[in-house]
Amino acid sequence: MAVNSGTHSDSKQAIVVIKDLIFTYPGIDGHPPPASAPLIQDFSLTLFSGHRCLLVGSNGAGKTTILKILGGKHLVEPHMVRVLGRSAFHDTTLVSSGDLCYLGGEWRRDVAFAGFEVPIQMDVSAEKMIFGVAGIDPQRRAELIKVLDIDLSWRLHKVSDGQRRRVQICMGLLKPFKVLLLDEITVDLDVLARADLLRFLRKECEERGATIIYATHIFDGLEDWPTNIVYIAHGKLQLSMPMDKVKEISKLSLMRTVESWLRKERDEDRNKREERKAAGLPEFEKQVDGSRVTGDPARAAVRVINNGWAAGRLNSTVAGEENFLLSSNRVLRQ
Ligand SMILES: Nc1ncnc2c1ncn2[C@@H]1O[C@H](COP(=O)(O)OP(=O)(O)OP(=O)(O)O)[C@@H](O)[C@H]1O
Repeated sequence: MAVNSGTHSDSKQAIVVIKDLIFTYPGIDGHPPPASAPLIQDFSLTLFSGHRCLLVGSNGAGKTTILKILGGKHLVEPHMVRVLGRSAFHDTTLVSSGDLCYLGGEWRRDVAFAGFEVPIQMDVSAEKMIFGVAGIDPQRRAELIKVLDIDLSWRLHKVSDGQRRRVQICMGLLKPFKVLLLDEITVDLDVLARADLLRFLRKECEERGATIIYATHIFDGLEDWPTNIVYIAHGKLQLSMPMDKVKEISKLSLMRTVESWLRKERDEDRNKREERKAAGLPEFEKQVDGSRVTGDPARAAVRVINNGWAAGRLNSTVAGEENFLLSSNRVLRQ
């Protein structure tokens, strides 16, 4: 497939298309709570073959939610999100074929790419996990084992977090994905493993025309990695532009640039809260039942954490803090 530097023409097929996306987490009854305001709104994005898109935003901005929607884990109207021209929620072959891969921080993995998950903390060897996936190109498998520096004799219930993470990433990348959704999974990796992985992923885009969306808070070694940057705040798209353009408008490093955006956002939020307080309104926007709602938060009963429409684990709550909603990076990893 042709090399793509991040530029595109209209004649090229869009690989990821998000159009006027609206999403509200359902309550425990499976429906959006009455009077709820969408968590994600005004969000449109188009990515092409070869794009490496960095998804940035503060904690709770909606990055994981967007990635999970793209990965077919939450139901949205089929026309709002298309991956390879299909709706990931409705067309499960997108994921089962390996064309679409979501890799998140949870210690689980669709080992057989057949819609079921097994824990990656079992008493099992790395070799058994990795070689247990059928239909894999041996050359690709060997390359991944090398890139991630995996010792096949590792027993997964005994290794470190970083070593287990390497096996998980390897499993996820075994099939030559067309679209990869990475939800900050490199936090446990050492500098070398992370750098080698990023290099491998770049090659996947340049040589095979794969498309990657990577949500992260770690900007080390990313300066020249992305082709595109997308910035989300409060579930809304703030900015989407090619990396070249970002470099044109900001003379700061990538990390400092993103930091300046988040700082501005936080200052504006603080000002808004001050204004609300001065007007006698509750300082914070209210949340209940997995969604933002209009109404008095003081009246909100227990806040229910719900994992969305698709089957999946319940996000953990911190003991004694059941009344809080947590974004994924703030939830204790299981
Ligand atoms: N399962 C859920 N049910 C209800 N609301 C949720 C659920 N998961 C997340 N939320 C809400 O959605 C908001 C966005 O969460 P999300 O995990 O998408 O943010 P994020 O940008 O990935 O944050 P972080 O950088 O902390 O991982 C959260 O602040 C929370 O209020």
